[in-house]
Amino acid sequence: MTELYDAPVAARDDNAPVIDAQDIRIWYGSERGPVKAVDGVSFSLRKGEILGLVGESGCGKSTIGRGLLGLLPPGAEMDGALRFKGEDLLALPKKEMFAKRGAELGMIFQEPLTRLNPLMRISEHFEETLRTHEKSIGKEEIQRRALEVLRLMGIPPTRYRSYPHEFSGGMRQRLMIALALVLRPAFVVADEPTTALDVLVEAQIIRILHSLRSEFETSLLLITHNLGIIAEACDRVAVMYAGEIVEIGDAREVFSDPQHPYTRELLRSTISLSTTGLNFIPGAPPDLVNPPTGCHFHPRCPDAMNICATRHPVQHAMPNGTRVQCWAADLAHGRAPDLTEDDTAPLVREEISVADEA
Ligand SMILES: Nc1ncnc2c1ncn2[C@@H]1O[C@H](COP(=O)(O)OP(=O)(O)OP(=O)(O)O)[C@@H](O)[C@H]1O
Ligand code: NI
Repeated sequence: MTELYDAPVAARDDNAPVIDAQDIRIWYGSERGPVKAVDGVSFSLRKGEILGLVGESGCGKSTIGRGLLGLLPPGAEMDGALRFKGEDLLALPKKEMFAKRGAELGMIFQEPLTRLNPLMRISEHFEETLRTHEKSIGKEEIQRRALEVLRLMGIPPTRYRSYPHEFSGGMRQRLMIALALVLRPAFVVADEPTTALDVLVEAQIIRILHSLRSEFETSLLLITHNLGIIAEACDRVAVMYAGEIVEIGDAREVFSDPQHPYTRELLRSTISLSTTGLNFIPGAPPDLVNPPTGCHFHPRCPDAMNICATRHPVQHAMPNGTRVQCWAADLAHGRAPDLTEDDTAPLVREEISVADEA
């Protein structure tokens, strides 16, 4: 019975996923031992699909985004299975991964890594970018494609022959995005585009994301703290906590009927704080060198049971189609038939709360 619910989404789908990540683990070396920044994450993305990735600071969002594109810093290690259009990216030699990254895999960074050359006109930047990957492309075609992405980013065509210094900071950032998109990558990771694009209003970003999908059929992993943008722009959403995806599914379902207590806390904290951040859930995320036993969230969870402190929950499909890694959700939906009465008794915590001490 469980097999039916747990069949991977891709297996039920006619069109194969563009990106298929299975059991991805990424860790950084540190003096205290490996920092398990991503600990067994799986998801897939179909053509034109937008998956939002949310979670508190330090939960591993940027690490997964960089890992998918082969852009981890030295000292980071990664394993698992990562397929791009069916091809195993982790098995590719570094050089081929690099070529693929430029043409088919794109990243929109918090801080752009590439710099604009002050001596080159905008038009020349587009020529250089396009010719690196499409050697025989003509000047007219370059201009046509450049103007198309410039329009998408709200930059007037009259600026095509300008120099970078003639642009404002915000415009330069949009230009960087236009340069990334002109190659029409099949898969793009956008890491906090809102902070980089603070000059753009939310509605404008959402419009850009939608045209990305409709004009280029780009699949997008969108990392942001802004749940408003996720709700407006994403098909699906994945909620990350301490290196794991604790809930993933249709964005409307996750927002209207969250199953994981962490998702509920996240939504609640965001509603009360609006746009100022997500760090107001009581307690702090765990140390990723020594994460808590059982469920990583149990020390902060309002619904924690005894089992949560000892046994790690497994991701299960819920009746609304979302996938959730939580004993309480399992119990509520008959996904954990073998739990005893002691397992499901509310967890008695040892810590004394601040209020008690005072
Ligand atoms: N180069 C590195 N070396 C060692 N540890 C790192 C490195 N980069 C990130 N980490 C650690 O890995 C964990 C995940 O970091 P990551 O940047 O992926 O989180 P994030 O969810 O993107 O956070 P934010 O929302 O603040 O951007 C954190 O504990 C962080 O301290
Ligand atoms: Ni990040």
